[in-house]
Amino acid sequence: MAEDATEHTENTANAEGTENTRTPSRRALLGWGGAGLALGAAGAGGAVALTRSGDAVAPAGDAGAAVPFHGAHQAGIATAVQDRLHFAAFDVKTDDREEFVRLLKEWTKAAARMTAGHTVGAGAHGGLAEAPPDDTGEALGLPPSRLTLTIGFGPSLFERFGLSGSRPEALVDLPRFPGDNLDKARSGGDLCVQACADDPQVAVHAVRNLARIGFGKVAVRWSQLGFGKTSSTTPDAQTPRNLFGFKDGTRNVSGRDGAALAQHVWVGEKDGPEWMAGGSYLVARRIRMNIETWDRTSLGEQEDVFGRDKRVGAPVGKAKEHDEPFLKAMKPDAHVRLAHPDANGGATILRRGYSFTDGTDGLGRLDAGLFFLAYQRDVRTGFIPVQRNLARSDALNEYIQHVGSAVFAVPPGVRDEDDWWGRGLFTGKA
Ligand SMILES: C=CC1=C(C)c2cc3[nH]c(cc4nc(cc5[nH]c(cc1n2)c(C)c5CCC(=O)O)C(CCC(=O)O)=C4C)c(C)c3C=C
Ligand SMILES: [Fe+2]
Repeated sequence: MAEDATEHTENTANAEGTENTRTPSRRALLGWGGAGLALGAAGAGGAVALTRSGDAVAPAGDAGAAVPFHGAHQAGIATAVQDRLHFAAFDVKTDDREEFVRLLKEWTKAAARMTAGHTVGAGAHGGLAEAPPDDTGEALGLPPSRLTLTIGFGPSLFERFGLSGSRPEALVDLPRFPGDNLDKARSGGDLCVQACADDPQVAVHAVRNLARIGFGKVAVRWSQLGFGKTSSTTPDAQTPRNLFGFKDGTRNVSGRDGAALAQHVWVGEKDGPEWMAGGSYLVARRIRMNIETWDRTSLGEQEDVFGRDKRVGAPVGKAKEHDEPFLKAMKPDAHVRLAHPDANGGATILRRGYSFTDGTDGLGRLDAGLFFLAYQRDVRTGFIPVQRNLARSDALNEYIQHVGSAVFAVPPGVRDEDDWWGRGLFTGKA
């Protein structure tokens, strides 16, 4: 960790141009009423704010750069997929609506700061020695790393706080699909936060600090670390490979294709409910991949399973990765043939998944797979028809198993410093 280098540089001005002072935090002045108290002043650009890195934000386009937090849509959906993921689902522990709203406001401020490369609140040190610092400190010295924080609300949240009338029709509970072997401990959640960054420490720091701010009001239900993005939203960049060694994400919604995003990903103004306009719906599936079985499967069979070649990722009968697939040339149970929009009434989703390995399964095999994340305008016309088709007859099913599942309504973006995550839902004003 580069804290020393940062802390002792000559120029300790932060990105806001204020000096990197050791002023006590507002929380220190107010007493120990909770970590969130300090966020209001510092998050609003107060003079006590310290930069996380203590030096300038990396230039745009750099892997260390900052992704703007404010906008019509939340970042982390159309954003060029970062290298690493820390995804966390939370259970709400409070029945007090006002307390929960305060938390959402505190989270928003902390998220805006962390994505800009700053510490939470008044920072990781410099406050009163008798109190825990506002920020946990492990990201000191690290650049913003294109961190994005994306919040989602699960179906069970709408059973609380008198919100049942605000639940979007498109936020359906997922049906049980053939072959599902879902672990309740890795499924569901009232809330989720998707943290994506080019540095795993930055993503983990962000989730940890949000969980810390939420202590007593929310609790982590399950979480998933991911590496090696398995889809990209930048079709002109090199397509990443999944743990089966195949290029994954060749045909995906491009984050720069405004028309496709409007058609398939963003909730439209007329879709309803009003508070979701500009938002999206997220399906998360933890998919175990039996890599040991796969590794003993012939190359020909592997290529038949996907309907694409392993070397360049070209569809059957074609030479180049981005050649238009001719579905009838593929085996009837080929994954690509069954997942393609033409086989599913046009259903199109934006995939944003990551590979994972989480130790062993206790039977001498790696607990490895794909943490599948898909964004869409409506779950009923997005993930569900595609997964129904795949669950029925995909050749890939011999090698994978869905072991975790969750669905979330992802509200629109936070417009400016006065706005906050979920404002439309909780105030009834778009
Ligand atoms: C319900 C949706 C999907 C699940 C679940 C899913 C799991 C899954 N996929 C791969 C590997 C590949 N998928 C590819 C293409 C592809 N997959 C889906 C949907 C789901 N995949 C779609 C919509 C598509 C695109 C179809 C098209 O339009 O042609 C590919 C090929 C390359 C690509 O286009 O991305 C691979 C490889 C795995 C390993 C997996 C579960 C572990
Ligand atoms: Fe797929």
